Amino acid sequence: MAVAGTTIEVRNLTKRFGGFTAVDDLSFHVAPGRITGFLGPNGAGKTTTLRMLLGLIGQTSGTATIGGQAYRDLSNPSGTVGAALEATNFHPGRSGRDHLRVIAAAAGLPDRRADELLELTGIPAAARKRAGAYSMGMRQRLGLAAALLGDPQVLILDEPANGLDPEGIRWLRGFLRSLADSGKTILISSHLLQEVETTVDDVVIIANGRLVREGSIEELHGTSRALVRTSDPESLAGALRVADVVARPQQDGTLLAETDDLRLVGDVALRAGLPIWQLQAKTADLEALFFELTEGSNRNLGGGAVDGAAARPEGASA
Ligand SMILES: Nc1ncnc2c1ncn2[C@@H]1O[C@H](COP(=O)(O)OP(=O)(O)OP(=O)(O)O)[C@@H](O)[C@H]1O
Repeated sequence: MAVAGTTIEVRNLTKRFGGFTAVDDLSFHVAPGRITGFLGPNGAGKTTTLRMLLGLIGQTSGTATIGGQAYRDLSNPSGTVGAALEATNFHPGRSGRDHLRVIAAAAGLPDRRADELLELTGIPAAARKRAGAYSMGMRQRLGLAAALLGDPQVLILDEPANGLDPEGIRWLRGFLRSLADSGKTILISSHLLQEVETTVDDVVIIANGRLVREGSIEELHGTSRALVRTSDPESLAGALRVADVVARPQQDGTLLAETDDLRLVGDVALRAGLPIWQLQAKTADLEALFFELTEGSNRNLGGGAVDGAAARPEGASA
């Protein structure tokens, strides 16, 4: 269902650092009211793309727009887009509250927004504590609080789950879901599909700076199949074939049937007089799929065609 709101559009976006192409003719879009995972192995070009989207670095060619406008042309940037690119860039001697107040003041927002956001992100007790003493999880929450100060329509988070414990990840999932439900556009990057698998609605997967897959997480899972354990897999496969279902015995003694209709499989087995010891839906192994899609493309490990580290200019940061 289409939701009224602000869309992110990336069109033929390219970024070259010298002779090295970090982002290569990349196009995708991010819909409002949904959480989109921006995924790819280390060095795939995620951060570089987000930095171009936020106007922190210029692109070599192509466009990246938020609600149809480049970041630098937004009339009310902090009310349109909030971003947390790194969880570590806080003044270590400043308290969490002061950190937020400084950002709020720069954006023309009242001081009370700082306390509201500390409350909302679950770190009110950390308000007076120096940010330098924060745990990684608290820094992530403070980064999120800073991104949300202006109540933006669009939220862009780079590896937000990094450093969070399972409870923190659970909290983040619920928090982002409630923001998406209120119509916000949410883009989160991760180098681990598993980490965001249960959080995101859509995925944009890149490798070597190029798009390899864009779609909903359901599409990525594909149609589920039926995994059956029975006394005679070959016989059941034959009986299923008569019912127009292709089924293949597996090495572990199970049978994998190309259907999501578990009831049909059970009925066919009953008619064939075969016992069902196990019957369950089996979806695609996303971890394996992600690896397949992005295989051998971790340029930071020298697996790709070009070694990114070698192409990096002196003193440049990733
Ligand atoms: N300023 C720069 N100069 C040269 N190369 C750069 C620069 N910034 C990034 N790169 C290179 O561009 C490639 C993409 O980097 P980027 O940080 O965008 O990847 P990423 O997908 O965010 O990876 P990670 O998951 O490790 O953060 C890497 O090979 C990186 O070394």
